[in-house]
Amino acid sequence: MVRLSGKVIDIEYRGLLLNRDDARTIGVLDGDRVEVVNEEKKAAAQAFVTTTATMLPQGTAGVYQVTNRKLQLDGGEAIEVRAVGRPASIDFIKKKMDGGKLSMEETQSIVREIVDNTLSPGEISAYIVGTYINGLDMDEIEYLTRSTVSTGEQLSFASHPIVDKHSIGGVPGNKITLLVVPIIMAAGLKCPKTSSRAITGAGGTADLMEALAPVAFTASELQTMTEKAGGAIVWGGATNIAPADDKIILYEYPLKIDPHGQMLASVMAKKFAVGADLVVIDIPVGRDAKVTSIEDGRKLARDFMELGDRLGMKVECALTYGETPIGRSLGVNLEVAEALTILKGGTAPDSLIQKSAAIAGIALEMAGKVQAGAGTEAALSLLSSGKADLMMQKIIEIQGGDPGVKPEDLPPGNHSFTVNAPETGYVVEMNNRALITIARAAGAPHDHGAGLSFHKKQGQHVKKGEPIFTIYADRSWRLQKALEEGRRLMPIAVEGMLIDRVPGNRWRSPMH
Ligand SMILES: O=P(O)(O)OC[C@H]1O[C@H](OP(=O)(O)O)[C@H](O)[C@@H]1O
Ligand SMILES: Nc1ccnc(=O)[nH]1
Repeated sequence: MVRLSGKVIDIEYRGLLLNRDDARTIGVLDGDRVEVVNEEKKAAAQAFVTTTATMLPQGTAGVYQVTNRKLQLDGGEAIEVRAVGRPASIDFIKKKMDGGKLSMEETQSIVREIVDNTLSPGEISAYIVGTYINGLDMDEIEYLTRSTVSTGEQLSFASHPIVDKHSIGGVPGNKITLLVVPIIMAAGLKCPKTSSRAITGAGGTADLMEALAPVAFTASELQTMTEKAGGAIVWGGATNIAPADDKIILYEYPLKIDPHGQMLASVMAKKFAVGADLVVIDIPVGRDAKVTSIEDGRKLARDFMELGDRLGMKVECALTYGETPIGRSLGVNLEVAEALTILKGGTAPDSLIQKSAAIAGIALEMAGKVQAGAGTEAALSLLSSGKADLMMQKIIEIQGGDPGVKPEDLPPGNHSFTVNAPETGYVVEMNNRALITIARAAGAPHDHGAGLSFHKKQGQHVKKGEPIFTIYADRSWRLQKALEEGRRLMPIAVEGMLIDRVPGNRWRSPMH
């Protein structure tokens, strides 16, 4: 153990910054692991070694904010630092990379070491890629789900049922949670919804909800809000419910991957931890979606139901149309404005209303609020009567936003470019992945004004020169980037009905 003076570095990062001479005394190189002790508080951390002694003189160690949450230093206290060996879970990660089956204990060790920041970003990525390449069987998925739950906090409600929904994602513009949760609540059911930020897309539900109200709450705040208002829509990453999940998603996002077993555990751990009894899962199926065939969708649905059985939750799945974006927009403000327009009874695209009502309807039927087969109609009437809108206002208010917010308060970015049809014909293809890439290039989900708005959708007729879609951005250089991606990817194809014109002999007037 080497005693050093702890200096708090006000940067939201994890690790311990060491002077080169102290690192030598402790016996660590840049990137090695250390244990840091402040009286009875301990943290595992990665050591970073600096040679700039003026910034960090010998005898002082810099503690980044994430690590300091465990140590709770004010600055200047004496800390003890010692080198520690390689974490146990690296061998288990290697086992998964080699195609082995992980036990409950091995999975628990990996998850625990992800949560307490023992594993480095590279090691977490290796684990995710190992599960991406070699898969997880149902036992391993159950272990991962249980480990994700047990390393976080859980809610416990006095009254039941607790109803929840989740989409596996993978289809752009899928803002249905902003409609489904208020509909479920309007039927008198409790729904403590936690969502992730974007994983493979350009805006997850947590990103969207953040345009309306804060989304970072603790588990007990989520419980209280649900008891008072009937529900809430919060970011799972801030709740300490399933904390491993958000740390894993962080490394999936840049790779745009969501491995099958990770996805099941990510979704179901959050449902289990909030105490859900009844769960509806939306599985979009489409060429560019996470699930590409109905058959694979059915298999995934069976996996969700089996995992639900093992955990004691009743799960129903809906295979939904995932070939084209849902509704007419993509990106934070555009999507939120679209959802609010529907809640407030404005005209809106059918696909979004129908999908939201169908998913909410399944929840109402499962909870016995309506008879089997009557769910969609009941959901539609809770929407058109304005009852769902009142519930959305309640959610926004209890989370600290302005319940009087209107769609116009969520404008798209100031920089825009409209793409017109090069030919007269039908919109024959919308490439979801390309649309997401363009929206991300425009700044979504970070820039709330960034995104795409569709004037035409697949199957519709468009005349040459008519607008097909508009790209919006908050910054002009972002718009340029999005346009470059647009030119490269050509995300929407328009084709005339004419496949080929076969010229005959030239007609000559008999007069000549
Ligand atoms: O970025 P991709 O992978 O498309 O999807 C991620 C989104 O899907 C789920 O939606 P919800 O919370 O059920 O609305 C997640 O929570 C997240 O918001
Ligand atoms: N992997 C995931 C997919 C969709 N939603 C989640 O929360 N997690």
